[in-house]
Amino acid sequence: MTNTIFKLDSVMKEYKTGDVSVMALRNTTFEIKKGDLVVVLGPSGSGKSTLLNIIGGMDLPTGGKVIFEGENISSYDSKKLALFRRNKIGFVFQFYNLMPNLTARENVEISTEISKNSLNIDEVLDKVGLKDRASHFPAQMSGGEQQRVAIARAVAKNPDILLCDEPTGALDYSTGIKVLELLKDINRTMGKTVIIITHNQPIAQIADKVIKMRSGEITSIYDNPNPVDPQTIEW
Ligand SMILES: Nc1ncnc2c1ncn2[C@@H]1O[C@H](COP(=O)(O)OP(=O)(O)OP(=O)(O)O)[C@@H](O)[C@H]1O
Repeated sequence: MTNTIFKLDSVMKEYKTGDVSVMALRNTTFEIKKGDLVVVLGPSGSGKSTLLNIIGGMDLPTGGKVIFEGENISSYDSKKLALFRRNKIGFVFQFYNLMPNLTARENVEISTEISKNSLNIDEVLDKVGLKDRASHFPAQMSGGEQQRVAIARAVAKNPDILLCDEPTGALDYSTGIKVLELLKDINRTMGKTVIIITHNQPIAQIADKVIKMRSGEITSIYDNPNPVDPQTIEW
């Protein structure tokens, strides 16, 4: 019995546009343990979004294997990949990507409707501290509140993994810290595996595992024996 949730084995991604080829990921190999909070750290252009798209089942690698709970998702057809995205992954994006014409509650509700194992919407809104804002539209909320709605939307469908792309990138420092605290709380209390992709180095201090990337390659992977409370980090 293994507690590995993701295993990437020599994953490659080559983009070809006409005669031009870009190797966005080379020989990417690592494992992620169930329940870990992982930070993938790298500068712009290092391949973070490419990696996120591949882990999240939005794109396929051009080489290597992506094993999720023992199954090679890189051999899935588009229908199986869609089910994988729906049921296994909750996405959190830098700019929230909420539906502007839906309230906070409705934004969460639509994600629960497409998954088979969803949680109670009001309990999740309560968990992210937005019980009183359920009937507000995105334009009536601050950036931090909108990101909480986005996190609630990702959590409510009860995925195994929360995949977060620069979740604090559009927020001021103290709001960003609060969002990290919420992600850490969801990781610790709900047992969700959380993967945060960022260029913001201090965020690595909150992780159980850090994966550093540069120019499409992993430059280091290490376990952090003493992950800190987001309150204590500064940038
Ligand atoms: N669809 C695509 N077609 C061609 N090249 C691409 C494509 N997507 C990404 N690339 C290239 O692959 C490399 C890695 O890009 P990627 O977006 O994964 O990096 P990143 O670390 O997420 O950067 P950023 O933080 O700026 O978003 C870059 O050189 C980029 O130009």
